Amino acid sequence: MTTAHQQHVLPSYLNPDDLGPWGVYLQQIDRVTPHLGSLSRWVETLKRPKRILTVDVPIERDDGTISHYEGYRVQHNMSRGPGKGGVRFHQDVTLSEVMALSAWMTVKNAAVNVPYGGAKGGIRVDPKTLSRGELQRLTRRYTSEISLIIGPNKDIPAPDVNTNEQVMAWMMDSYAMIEGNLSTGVVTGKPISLGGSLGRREATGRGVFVVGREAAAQRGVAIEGARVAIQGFGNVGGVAATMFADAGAKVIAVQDHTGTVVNEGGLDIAQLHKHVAEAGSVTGFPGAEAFLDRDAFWGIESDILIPAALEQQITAENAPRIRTKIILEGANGPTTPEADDILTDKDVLIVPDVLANAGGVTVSYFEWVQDFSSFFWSEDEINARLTHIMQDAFKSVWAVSQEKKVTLRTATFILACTRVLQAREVRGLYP
Ligand SMILES: NC(=O)C1=CN([C@@H]2O[C@H](COP(=O)(O)OP(=O)(O)OC[C@H]3O[C@@H](n4cnc5c(N)ncnc54)[C@H](O)[C@@H]3O)[C@@H](O)[C@H]2O)C=CC1
Ligand SMILES: O=C(O)CCC(=O)C(=O)O
Repeated sequence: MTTAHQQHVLPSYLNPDDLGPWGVYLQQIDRVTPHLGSLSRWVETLKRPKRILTVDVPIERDDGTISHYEGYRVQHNMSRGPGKGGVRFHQDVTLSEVMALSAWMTVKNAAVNVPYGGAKGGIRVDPKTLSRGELQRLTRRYTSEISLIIGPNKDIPAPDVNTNEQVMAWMMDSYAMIEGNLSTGVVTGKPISLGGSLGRREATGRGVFVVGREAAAQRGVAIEGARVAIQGFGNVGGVAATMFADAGAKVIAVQDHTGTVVNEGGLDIAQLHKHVAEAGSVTGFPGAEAFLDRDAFWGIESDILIPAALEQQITAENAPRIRTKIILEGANGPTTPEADDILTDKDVLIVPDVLANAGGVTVSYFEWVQDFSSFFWSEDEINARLTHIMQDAFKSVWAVSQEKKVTLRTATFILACTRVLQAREVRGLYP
């Protein structure tokens, strides 16, 4: 059930009894509002996306039939700069999900102080059911439909679940055909040969590792020998696994969409990457001592747990079984508000998505800056700048959480929403 207040702010296209991820975001905003002082009179602006575009994406299939898919681009808030956020291709994508993801981008971009608003896009499609040609046609048609509102100074898409450098290259090319110029700055996460940035592919996982090191220091957990469990072994989870293993941690469990592999002595992450590249999933990895079903993953004891797959994975049902000291949210929205409370009561330190996974958009910002200046930095420069920004953001959030005696999630929202609403206020309502 929604509160009277939620009903008042609820857009008519949402079901008040099943708000999905957008409902989670609204609860997070309600928690931060009492901490916003006089800026709270602007908070409604964060409860309504600035712009929502729903598009029909028809493609011709290889067999000559026509299929239609539903696509979205949501621009949540652009008070601090152009919209920025990834594009997701997944069969469970909904408008509520894309709205929430766009709002989390607003908070994330402000938390690491990159000059962007928040946006996100998606298509409700299982890309595994499409051939490469079909995927290209889908991407190009979607880009053409959303070209009304994207652009290097308007809104800049990037990769998210099931989209990658190749998809970004097709998006850039489709936009360039419409505009009649190269327009490298219209998307980030591009191939290096097309104005992409060194270090972008690894950036989100690297950022998870950097804030993980800071959180571990606060909690007195040594990374060397720490027991790490990871859900998701894609761009974010796979890179985080490598970085923790390289730093001497033991990655004892990895789960993907097919199942969980466990080795109490530490999985050989380089070998696991090879296996996944060949077999398509972690299942059947010869270096595992045990294979568990999906749910048993949450009962594995660890020092650091990294959800790096999808939203709403840590719930009121499995949170009581979770035995860990630190959770690093590599995924967006992996923890429900109820689970958040249960884990906080158990003294688990949760580094929230809007801080922990901000490394990706930070290096996307570097890519955009490099594209505009046509001057490219070395990987060492990029990694050093990324580390600096992530460490600074963690320290600022930590200070707010200590001062206000709130969780790191609420502290990140306080810091970020203050920046967004200050910008909103000084711009005025009728810019
Ligand atoms: N790629 C990026 O730069 C960023 C991604 N994120 C977030 O990180 C999360 C993961 O994104 P990527 O790694 O890019 O996606 P990806 O598509 O590269 O990998 C997703 C991984 O999750 C696994 N997975 C999917 N469904 C699952 C399920 N039901 N149970 C267990 N595992 C499952 C897949 O098998 C795969 O290993 C998403 O929430 C995304 O929004 C956040 C910031 C930036
Ligand atoms: O790199 C970007 O612009 C956006 C990444 C993203 O979608 C995210 O942080 O969730």
